[in-house]
Amino acid sequence: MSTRIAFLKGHGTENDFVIVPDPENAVDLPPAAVAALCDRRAGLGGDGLLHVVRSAAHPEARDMAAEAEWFMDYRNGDGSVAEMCGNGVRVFARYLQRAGHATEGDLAVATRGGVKRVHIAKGAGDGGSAAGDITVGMGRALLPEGDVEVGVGERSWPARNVNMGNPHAVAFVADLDHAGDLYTPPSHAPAGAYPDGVNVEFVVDRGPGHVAMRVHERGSGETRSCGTGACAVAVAAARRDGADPAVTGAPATYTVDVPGGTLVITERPDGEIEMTGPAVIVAEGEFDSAWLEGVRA
Ligand SMILES: N[C@@H](CCC[C@H](N)C(=O)O)C(=O)O
Repeated sequence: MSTRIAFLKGHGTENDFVIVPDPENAVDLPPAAVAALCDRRAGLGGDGLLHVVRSAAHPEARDMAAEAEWFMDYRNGDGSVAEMCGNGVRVFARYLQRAGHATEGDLAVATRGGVKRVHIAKGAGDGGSAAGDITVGMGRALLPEGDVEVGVGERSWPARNVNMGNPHAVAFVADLDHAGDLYTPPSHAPAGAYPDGVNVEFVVDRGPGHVAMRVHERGSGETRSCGTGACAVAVAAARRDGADPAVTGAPATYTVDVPGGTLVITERPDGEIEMTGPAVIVAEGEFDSAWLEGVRA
């Protein structure tokens, strides 16, 4: 018997997500179903999917349940699983606020990258769909040793390997257009540097503490924003600029323009990184479980 499955659509700086609230983890979402839901022509459309599950009801999150009631079961648009999504966790928090599971202020969210601390700023009062920025404690960046290089067509650039829970290669370029159309993933070298694939950021300077980026995301293609990517870019820029907070003892703040908006990233002397930006719910509806069954078949 077919049933109706609730969904919402939301975005953070135009990194957009299908949101599937499923507190008891009752909706089966194999990779093909996620890819079908994220399909922009035959599905609902999104760079990724946020499966909203109570931590206690998900085998990957049970041990975080005492600290964080809700688990962000994040999937890329192609159905693959990723460790973390920085824009996703803000949109996830916005959904919890709208659904009455959270209020303005502090909140803990379980992710595959561990428990993230979120702060929902006081907004103008639009029912919790878009008001006020959301700040996420993104944890510390890891900077694996070793040179990496990324390439598009005939061009290649040295890149910084930055891990924000998920893998990134950050390349400073002369012109964002040099990254081309990004319809296919940029190449990277050495071949073994990213055994699980990589998100690639192309960065230009806009001014002191101010950069702009484009990104090709593992599992999603070029997107209009990537939160973990913006953090990786801010860390790479701070190291390049001699502004490593662990060395200077002062926080480093970068404004990161993405095609879909602006994120503000601060790295503290203890290495903890905070990201602030908008999160918006734009629609909600239902789809028929029979459609999803057809996709799985
Ligand atoms: N857009 C996200 C990152 C999503 C995961 C990424 N595609 C990966 O596979 O690592 C963000 O905002 O961080």
